[in-house]
Parts: sequence; C-alpha cells; structure tokens
Amino acid sequence: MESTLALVKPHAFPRADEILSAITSAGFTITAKDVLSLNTTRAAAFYAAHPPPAGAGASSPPVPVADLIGALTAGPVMALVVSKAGGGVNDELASLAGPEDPATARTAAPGSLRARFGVDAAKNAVHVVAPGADAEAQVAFFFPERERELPSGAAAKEYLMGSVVPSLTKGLTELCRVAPADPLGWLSTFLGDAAREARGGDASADAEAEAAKGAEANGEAKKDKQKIVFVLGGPGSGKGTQCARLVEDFHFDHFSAGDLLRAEVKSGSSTGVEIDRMIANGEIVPGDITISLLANAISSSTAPGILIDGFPRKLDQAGAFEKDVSDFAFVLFFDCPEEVMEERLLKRGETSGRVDDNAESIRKRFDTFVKTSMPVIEYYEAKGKVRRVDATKTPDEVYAVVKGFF
Ligand SMILES: Nc1ncnc2c1ncn2[C@@H]1O[C@H](COP(=O)(O)OP(=O)(O)OP(=O)(O)O)[C@@H](O)[C@H]1O
Ligand SMILES: O=c1ccn([C@@H]2O[C@H](COP(=O)(O)O)[C@@H](O)[C@H]2O)c(=O)[nH]1
Repeated sequence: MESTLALVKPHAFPRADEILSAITSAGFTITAKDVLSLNTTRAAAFYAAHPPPAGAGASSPPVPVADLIGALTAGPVMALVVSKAGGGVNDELASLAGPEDPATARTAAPGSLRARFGVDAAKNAVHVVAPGADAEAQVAFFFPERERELPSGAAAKEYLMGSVVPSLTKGLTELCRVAPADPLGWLSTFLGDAAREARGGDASADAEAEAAKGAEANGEAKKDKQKIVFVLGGPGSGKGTQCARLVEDFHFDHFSAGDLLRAEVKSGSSTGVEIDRMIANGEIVPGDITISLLANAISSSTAPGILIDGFPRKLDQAGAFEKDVSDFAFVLFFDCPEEVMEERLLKRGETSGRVDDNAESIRKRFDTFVKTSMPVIEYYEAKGKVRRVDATKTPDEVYAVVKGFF
C-alpha cells in the first residue's frame, strides 16, 4: 500500500465530510487523520521544506507563498494520510484534486475536488503532494510518529533476512523472557552488543582501528588487558566497602562514579552546580559527563584490574561505555533490600556530609535505582555476566563470597 498526504484547508473544513467521501469513493483509503491548527511559523516551515510546484502543473502565475500560508492558517486543517494498493497514489490523488486554480478546474475537471470546493488559487480546498515530490517526507511532517511500512521488494527482504532479522529475532525472544522495565533501551543495548560480536570474528583490525580512533579522539586507550568489573547495587548496599577490601587484597584500582562526580562538584566547574542538584535529587547525571570522568581516570591506571563502582546506572550508558571506552569482565551485584540499605544510609548520613544521605534523597535514589538501574543488571544477567552476592550479611561474610569471584 502506497501513501501520500492531503490537507483539507480551513475554508473547506466545514465540507470535510464531503471531501473525505469523494476521496474514499475514488478507491482510496484514509489510513490516518488529524485535525490541527497551524500557526504562521509552522505553515512557513512546511512550505519551506516542501515548496509549491513551479513549472509543469503549477498554476500560472504562481501563487505567492504568503497567500498559501494565509490560507492554511485561517482555521482548522484536516491532515490525512491517503493510501491505495499498487503504485501511483500521488498522481491519482493529484488528479482527483484537479488543477491548482479552481477557476481552471471548473472548466478542465468539473468533478475534481478543487472545482467543487475551491475558492481561489490559495483557498483551493486541498493541498496534495505534487507529482514527483517527496510524499513520505510530507506525511512525516504531519504524522511524525506514524509507523511506516517496510519496503517489500526482494532485495529489501534479502538484505533484512541476511543482516538484521536473525539478531532482531534473538533480541526480541530474549526481551520477552526478561521483560525489562525499559524494553527499548534494553533492546538497543542488546543489538549494539550483537553488532560488536558480529564484527568481532573477523575484524580484529577494525577493532584495533576503532580503539586507536577512540584513543586519538579522547586521549584514552581501551583497557583491553586489564580486567574491568562493574560494581553495582542499590544505594548503601556496600559497594564502596567491598571495593576497599578488593583493592587491599588484589591491588586493583577503584573508581567510584559517584566520587568522581562529587569531586567535579567540589572543583567548582561550570557543570558542578547542576551535578550537585541531580545528586541531591537522586537523578542520573548525563552519561557523557560520567563516562568522560571515568575514561580519564582509568586511562592512567596500570593496576591489574579496575573496579568501576556505581556505574553504569542506565542501559544506554552501559552501551556507550562498552563502545567508546572498554569491554568489561563481569558485573559484581550487591543484592540488598531497601529497608537494610535505608538503615545503613541514614546511619552513614550522620557523618558523611553527603547531600543525598537524607530520607528524602534516599527515597528518590531507591526509585531511580529500581526504574533505571535494575534494567542494567537484568540485561547483563540474561547474558550470564552478573555475579550476585547477598549483601545483607556482615562485611566479612559478604567479602568471603566476593573474593571468590576474583
Ligand atoms: N555488610 C554490611 N553490613 C552493615 N553495614 C554495612 C555493610 N556494608 C557496608 N555497610 C555500611 O553501610 C554504609 C553504606 O556502605 P557503602 O558506602 O559501602 O555503600 P555503597 O553501596 O557504596 O553506597 P553508595 O551507593 O551510596 O555510595 C556504610 O556506612 C558502610 O559502613
Ligand atoms: O554513574 C553514575 C554514578 C552516580 N551518579 C549520581 O551520583 C549519585 C551518588 O552515587 P553513589 O554511587 O551513591 O556515590 C547518584 O545517586 C547519582 O545521582 C550518576 O548520576 N551516575
């Protein structure tokens, strides 16, 4: 089914029912309909992106765009997606609309929409897409969310079947099994990983080139030889406490994303004030800020392993880190109920001086953790990359399990 756009102009709006009926009687289907009013800026943007036709088929002399804008902004407009099986929907609808000037239409095509409902060359009842113009773009201007049909040609099918469908099917199957709270974010990370894996087999040169490119662009090198572990868990689950022990025993470097952000606040940088506000509200700071702080920190590390504490807190940040900075070995996840974490944080708040160790911020941090950060853990769990630890036990008991993973 091919589709195009039609607009019932304001002066003809009271007769929209008759116009719709003429369109459907001619064998077209209306597949989307919206009533809207356009201001001058939006109408001007439409005609700037899709100039009225000049040359063959255009009215003579051309209608000033200001008059077209005036006609389109005079009242309600009905926007239609008009569809028909087979090709040529545009030309067929243009023919049903008739010549641009209703005066001409009344003699040359008396049954046409413009002959029947038009007033003059600007108030000519309907806007239709001129032959040869980009119907899809005009439809998208008024219906940006509309789902498009997949191209149906054999070449398109072969391309999709070979390059996309196998990974997409795998991703959708896994998505249904895991049912994460943020399905699109989850799927996008899954597909990013699948693309990297697909390239990985025969593309060590590519990977090296990409790493070199990233290193050149960011002044950072991918940490291919060091074991990088993401340390995740709810606020107060004990990530920092356990990382300190691992550093002592294994001489790893420990980079806490939260600490790096708090240092940025302290440095008095221009973004510091906004970061401080976000931390107090338990919000997640934009990934490019956190990732660049982390990339900078780990670029000078020579330790045998790197613990990245409290990051990634969002799926897209996980994907971006893997793409731009480094792969990682696994996620160490501290599993702890909110009541336990709340008690620990309120106690820590008595001395920590942190803007977010208070009852109100803690509630917001828990909320963000459940909604935004748990999907990261669920995602990597489905891929077998999570090492889960019961974090309710004493620090010694927790550590006994933790060190077994290294
Ligand atoms: N297993 C444990 N049992 C009891 N208290 C603990 C345990 N582990 C850590 N704590 C205490 O709980 C508080 C929070 O611990 P910690 O700072 O390590 O958590 P975190 O996960 O890094 O927190 P955040 O994400 O807020 O930075 C600290 O005061 C710490 O001493
Ligand atoms: O990747 C990250 C890590 C942290 N934040 C913000 O910092 C606070 C505190 O983090 P802790 O790990 O508890 O020290 C967190 O609530 C976020 O607001 C972040 O945005 N991104």
